[in-house]
Amino acid sequence: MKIGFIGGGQMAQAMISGILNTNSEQVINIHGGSIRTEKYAHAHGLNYVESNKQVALESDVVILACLPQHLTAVAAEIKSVLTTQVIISVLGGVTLATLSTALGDNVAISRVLPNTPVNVNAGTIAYIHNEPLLAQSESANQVDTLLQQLGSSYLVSEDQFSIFSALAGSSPAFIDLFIDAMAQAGVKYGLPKDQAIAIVTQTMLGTALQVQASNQTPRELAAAVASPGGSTIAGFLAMEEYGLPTAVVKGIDATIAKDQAVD
Ligand SMILES: NC(=O)C1=CN([C@@H]2O[C@H](COP(=O)(O)OP(=O)(O)OC[C@H]3O[C@@H](n4cnc5c(N)ncnc54)[C@H](O)[C@@H]3O)[C@@H](O)[C@H]2O)C=CC1
Ligand SMILES: O=C(O)[C@@H]1CCC=N1
Repeated sequence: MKIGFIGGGQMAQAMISGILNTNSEQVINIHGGSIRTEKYAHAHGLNYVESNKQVALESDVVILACLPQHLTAVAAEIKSVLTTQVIISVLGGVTLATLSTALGDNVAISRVLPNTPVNVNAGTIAYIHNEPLLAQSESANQVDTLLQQLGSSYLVSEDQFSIFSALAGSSPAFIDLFIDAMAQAGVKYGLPKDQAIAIVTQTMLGTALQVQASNQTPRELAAAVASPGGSTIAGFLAMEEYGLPTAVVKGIDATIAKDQAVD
């Protein structure tokens, strides 16, 4: 199966890393309309082709990884050569109906919302296939297998894509913000920044594994950390007082509102 990328930015590069981690021999065609993408392609042994149309012609699975505002122009370029190819769109906020209108009603399309940890095959990925793709079970299975290689994938109804996008697609940025804030506090008290980041990151990994393995809620697990009269409850209450939970929910509100305004 030949895979093609239209767009060679952050998400394309994260997916390509994950794909090559699984199979370093995978043929990947790419066009990104910029010298940066061409340089990236050459540095990673990808097949940089001259146009988006050429990506579509030479690939079995075409991953649309440009920005949502590029869809109309890209669709106009590739529509005439779409026959048996499967399209995977990672365009945030763009529905299957819009994709079908742009690319053709009979084109097999999967709407996918990955996140950047796909680069280490630890992504959290939403997907939904359109009717033409569902009618080709072998192609749908190929897409499912590709996504499973990149992380944990979830079949999500389209009306829940925005909330999924906020909690998984965007949240690596929010979690990075939290890691950085904790590490800054470590620096304030004398730790080197890289050591502080390593400590916080390992603690976050351990806590995430613990939440996954436990029957208790995160609130209950937090209560187990906070010894009566101890230091944790003092820090926990100060974080609540300064609005951490409210700030997080407000951030998710803004993320969802922006995603819903795309299409
Ligand atoms: N960055 C992320 O964590 C996530 C991004 N996405 C989606 O992935 C898509 C790409 O986002 P990023 O990689 O973050 O943006 P980016 O700005 O890093 O990449 C966009 C790419 O599109 C290319 N491009 C621009 N015009 C083009 C054209 N006419 N034909 C072909 N390529 C063209 C650019 O050269 C660039 O390589 C967006 O639709 C976004 O919603 C979805 C989930 C997560
Ligand atoms: O920021 C964005 O629009 C994309 C969608 C989810 C993550 N990145």
